[in-house]
Amino acid sequence: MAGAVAAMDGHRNNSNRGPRPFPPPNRQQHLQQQQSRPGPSNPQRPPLEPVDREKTCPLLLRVFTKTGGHHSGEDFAVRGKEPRDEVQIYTWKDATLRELTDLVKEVAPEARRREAKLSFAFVFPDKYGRFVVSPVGMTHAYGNRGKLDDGNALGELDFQGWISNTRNQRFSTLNVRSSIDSSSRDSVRLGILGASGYTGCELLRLLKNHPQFQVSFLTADRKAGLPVESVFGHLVGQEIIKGLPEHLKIVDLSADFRLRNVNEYEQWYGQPHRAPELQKEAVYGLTEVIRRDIRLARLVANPGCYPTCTQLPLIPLIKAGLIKLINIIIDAKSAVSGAGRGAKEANLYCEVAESIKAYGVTNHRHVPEIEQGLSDASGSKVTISFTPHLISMNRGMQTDIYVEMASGVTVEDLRQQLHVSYEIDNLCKGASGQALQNLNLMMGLPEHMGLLSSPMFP
Ligand SMILES: NC(=O)C1=CN([C@@H]2O[C@H](COP(=O)(O)OP(=O)(O)OC[C@H]3O[C@@H](n4cnc5c(N)ncnc54)[C@H](OP(=O)(O)O)[C@@H]3O)[C@@H](O)[C@H]2O)C=CC1
Ligand SMILES: CC(=O)N[C@@H](CCC(=O)OP(=O)(O)O)C(=O)O
Repeated sequence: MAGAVAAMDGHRNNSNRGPRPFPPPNRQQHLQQQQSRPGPSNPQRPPLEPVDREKTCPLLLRVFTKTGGHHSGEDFAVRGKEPRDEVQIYTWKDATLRELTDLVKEVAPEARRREAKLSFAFVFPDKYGRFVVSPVGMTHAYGNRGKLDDGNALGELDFQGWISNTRNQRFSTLNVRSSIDSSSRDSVRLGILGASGYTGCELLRLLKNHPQFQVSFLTADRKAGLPVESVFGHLVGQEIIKGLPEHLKIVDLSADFRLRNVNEYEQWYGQPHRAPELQKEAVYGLTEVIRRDIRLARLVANPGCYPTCTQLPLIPLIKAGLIKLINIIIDAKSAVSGAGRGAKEANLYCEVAESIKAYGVTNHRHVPEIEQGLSDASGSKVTISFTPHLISMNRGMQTDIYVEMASGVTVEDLRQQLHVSYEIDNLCKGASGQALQNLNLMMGLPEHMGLLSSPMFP
């Protein structure tokens, strides 16, 4: 968990949630600050390497403020029920307590009092999973009362160390693997979270030849090989996205923002939605169906692979009134890469080679997503029968859909309606290709820019 608490003298009633971007100073100024800073608190430790803030992805720090003392570890015991007075700050591990003090002062009136003294502590789970609050230093609100621990940086205070302790505990960590500076000033800089997975890899492949987009940073977890410069500790995807600066345009490949109804999300995904307010803003990114809204969107929820290959053929037929809205049966098959790159027993060679097997029968989480889209198209509630299967292929999918035609409609009518043929696979149109198609629209670029390369074969 990338968290810290700041306790202040005096009273407070301020509540401030939501992310606060912490803009990088220019490099020269930053290096000067580094040089004039007092040495590390622990003389054994080598001095902290200055972070180039223009090229290094920041980490998200959650700061919980309290007047008159620190929170206790128990205040953090229940995920999602952390203390309310929170400010989220983008910063780097060379940020000093002085810098954090000035940021806390911006949001907490008590911290701006002349006499105020701030005490900082890190919050982290111990090896039994119990949260510990460990004081790390003090500052005066105004530096003229004598320096305390003002010059100590997060990285010098073992911030890095305890973050890695959170791995495999309650919170997962997200480590920035590398930082690649964009050389072209004109191009739009992109970051890919989860770049070492299958969809990330496919996005990188597509972006390599895109004339307008330049990849600026990549993140990974186990594959994070270079020094860890950024940690979005404790965060689930919705929180990562909630914490990103507001000027960023985001295409989220996960299912986090696809279902408009957050109760339905909780029911199908078995966990509370962590950013319901953002859900209202998200635009469902089925490009061919909702192009206009995608152009204006800041946050696009990229559809799942099965919902993409099911809705694209059905929606035009529904809108044209060519099929009945009952007894829609979807028999879908996906290649194994649809399950992602992580090792899972169900995806071992021996489990999938030379076989086909149904899974998620009657309860696959794409059902509500598909029903939402079909209901929108028809203007009334549509339900489906959906059975996905895993087949012994690397990439690709096939969906056989059985429908009842409306009275007087012929097969040729359906064929005509579908004269635009869709070529869909799980990774490209079903995920990364559609994400890029959406991003092109969001950036006002031609929809197919970077997507016109020959299809993959085999
Ligand atoms: N595969 C597909 O066909 C489709 C996938 N999707 C969706 O796209 C998203 C990505 O899927 P896919 O690429 O297949 O998944 P993969 O399992 O192949 O990759 C997951 C990526 O996320 C990183 N990661 C995993 N856990 C963490 C963590 N706790 N902190 C930081 N990084 C982490 C992994 O890093 P590392 O490699 O270092 O572990 C890896 O880069 C998912 O939401 C999926 O549901 C949507 C449509 C189709
Ligand atoms: C073969 C396989 O396992 N496929 C995945 C679907 C991939 C996808 O679209 O996942 P999201 O909805 O999570 O983005 C599954 O059935 O769960």
